[in-house]
Amino acid sequence: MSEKNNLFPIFLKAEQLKFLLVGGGNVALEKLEAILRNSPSANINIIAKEVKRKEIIDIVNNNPAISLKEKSFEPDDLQGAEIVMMATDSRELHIEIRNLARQKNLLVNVADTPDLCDFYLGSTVTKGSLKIGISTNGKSPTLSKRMRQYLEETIPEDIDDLINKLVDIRQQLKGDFEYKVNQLNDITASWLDKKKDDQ
Ligand SMILES: C[C@@]1(CC(=O)O)c2cc3[nH]c(cc4nc(cc5[nH]c(cc(n2)[C@H]1CCC(=O)O)[C@@](C)(CC(=O)O)[C@@H]5CCC(=O)O)C(CC(=O)O)=C4CCC(=O)O)c(CCC(=O)O)c3CC(=O)O
Ligand SMILES: NC(=O)C1=CN([C@@H]2O[C@H](COP(=O)(O)OP(=O)(O)OC[C@H]3O[C@@H](n4cnc5c(N)ncnc54)[C@H](O)[C@@H]3O)[C@@H](O)[C@H]2O)C=CC1
Repeated sequence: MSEKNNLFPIFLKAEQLKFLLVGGGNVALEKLEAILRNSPSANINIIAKEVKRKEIIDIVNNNPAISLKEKSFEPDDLQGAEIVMMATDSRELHIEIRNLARQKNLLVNVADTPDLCDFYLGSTVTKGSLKIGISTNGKSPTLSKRMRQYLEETIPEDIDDLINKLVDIRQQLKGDFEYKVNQLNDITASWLDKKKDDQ
């Protein structure tokens, strides 16, 4: 019997939240890039005993919403944080921070340690206003990456035009909510039928 993915996906407004990222090495840089790829104005405080990747310094210098303190983690660093991501080379430190963070009801992601995570990062496909998040339940990031590449190639670049057309149509429709829902469903149902005809 195959296992079902029970993770609940949400799309965060990262510029309205305060992220704390602990660590300044390879994995911290990967996490930082993953956040910024999706949310270039994300609000992130970085705490790192020693920054080992100079790209992190460049990112901090070019992003007013990102700050860096080069020092060891202290419990006070959790002050004001809403989401905590850990990417140091110390599992003991990760467990300590996770416990402190959970006492404050903060959500945590711990690099390399799915069992300590409250949430995972996913692969994401973004085309204009459309965003698709991909998860394999933490089992195979490589499959997530390949699915992303497949969808990036398959979904048309002009999908945003389609979304904007629907926004226009929705605004022009006169009638109550139910009428609009029915009309929008009818219009878009024909797109799927057309696809079937093409095959
Ligand atoms: C659980 C999760 C937790 C989290 O990080 O949130 C996690 C955990 C781990 N990753 C590991 C390794 C790799 N991670 C990647 C890549 C990505 N990893 C991402 C997410 C996640 N990784 C979460 C689950 C996502 C899901 O459910 O599918 C992506 C999707 C998003 C992102 O991070 O941006 C991003 C693809 C971005 C893209 O390109 O689209 C590659 C592939 C590559 O780089 O080519 C490898 C090497 C191959 C391999 O080892 O599989 C290891 C083993 C470390 C070790 O043992 O050495 C663990 C720990 C473990 O599994 O125990
Ligand atoms: N490099 C990679 O792609 C992979 C790494 N890993 C594992 O992930 C972990 C992290 O890897 P890397 O980022 O490559 O390590 P790294 O050595 O490049 O970075 C670790 C960072 O944590 C910081 N740090 C350590 N103690 C700290 C403290 N008390 N307070 C604040 N910052 C502290 C260090 O100063 C450094 O910036 C390691 O356990 C590694 O084995 C696993 C798979 C792949």
